[in-house]
Order: sequence, then C-alpha cells, then structure tokens
Amino acid sequence: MVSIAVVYHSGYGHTQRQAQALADGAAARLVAIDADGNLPAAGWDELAAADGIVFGAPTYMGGPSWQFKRFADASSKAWYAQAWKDKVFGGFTSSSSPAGDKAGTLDYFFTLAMQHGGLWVGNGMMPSNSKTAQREDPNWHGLWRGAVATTAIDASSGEMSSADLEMARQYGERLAQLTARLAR
Ligand SMILES: Cc1cc2nc3c(=O)[nH]c(=O)nc-3n(C[C@H](O)[C@H](O)[C@H](O)COP(=O)(O)O)c2cc1C
Repeated sequence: MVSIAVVYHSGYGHTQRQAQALADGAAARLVAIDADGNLPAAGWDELAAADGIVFGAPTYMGGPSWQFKRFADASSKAWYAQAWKDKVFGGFTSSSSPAGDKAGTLDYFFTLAMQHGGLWVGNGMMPSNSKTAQREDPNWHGLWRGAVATTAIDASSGEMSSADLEMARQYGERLAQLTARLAR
C-alpha cells in the first residue's frame, strides 16, 4: 500500500473539498496548511515519509495563495536534503473563472515538484469538448496538468460542481495507481 500526502491551503473551503475528494480517490492523508502558512506539527514528517505528494491551493491573482508559497519556500530545507527526490507529484487548484489563470498555479506546482526531483503525473482524462458537452461532464475544462475546479465567486464550497469533485477523485485514484506501479 503506497502512501500519498495531500498538502494544501484553502481560504474559504473550496480547495478543501477538492483536497478531500482527491484524498478519497487516493486513500491519501490530508496535510492542511493553516492561515499563517504553517503545517501541523507532524506535517513535514508525513511529507518525508510519503511515496507521493500532491500540492493544492486556490488560485489567487493568477498563482497559489501566499500561504502555499510560504510552505513552498519552507520546503527548501527538504530540497537541501533531497528528501523528496523521486517521489510522485501532482497538483490541483480552485478558482472562480473557468480559465482564471489557474494554469499559473498548476505550472508553479509543477516547477516546485521538478525542483524537488519528482515525477509529475497529469490527469490522463479525455476532455469534454464536443457540441453536446456539458459543464457537468468530467474534464469539461479540457486541462491535463492536474485537477481543477471552477465555482462562481458568490457560491459557497457546498455549491461546487460534482464533476469537478469527481475529477479530483479520479485524479487521486490515478496518482495512487501510478505510485503503486512505480513502487513494485
Ligand atoms: C485574493 C483573491 C484572489 C483571487 N484571484 C483569482 C484569480 O486570479 N482567478 C480566479 O479565477 N479566481 C480568483 N479568485 C477566486 C478564488 O480563486 C475562488 O473563490 C476559489 O474557489 C477560492 O478557493 P478557497 O475557498 O479554497 O480559498 C480570487 C479570490 C481571492 C480571495
């Protein structure tokens, strides 16, 4: 059984629901970054012990929230020790606009994973982009770098799209399966 850790920040609960859906799919542990950008006491040890690490943050002003960036800067200690080398990595983000410059957040996660010497996993999902496509279809965004969710700026986390949460769950499953294949 491989161990996956989902390390994420959420300001208003949307990214938290995505994190939970992904963790359900991957049978992963959640490591929440708090409002000050800090991990819980055992957080760094959990990340060091995991076979795979998944980054999550809301997209704020075209990139991850500052709390996630504070965590990322603090991960330079793990980088010096090459503690996360050869782990599997993935990422997810939530924003209010369908494009919303989410890609900036996912690209940042990818760069961070590469700096740590990791292996990036995309979602591997077919897009829903035909004339009959619906917003409740899986991967209606047509994006492959990770998992994404779009929720209207005035909608609560309880009103999130079930397709977006399902995307996170399926992505979690894929991350766990590929991590297990590498561990063989
Ligand atoms: C400071 C701030 C900046 C934001 N910037 C963006 C943005 O660049 N693109 C976008 O689509 N939504 C943006 N949003 C909306 C959030 O990404 C969206 O509400 C997201 O679902 C919040 O996730 P959370 O509840 O996990 O914090 C922004 C929200 C805040 C508070």
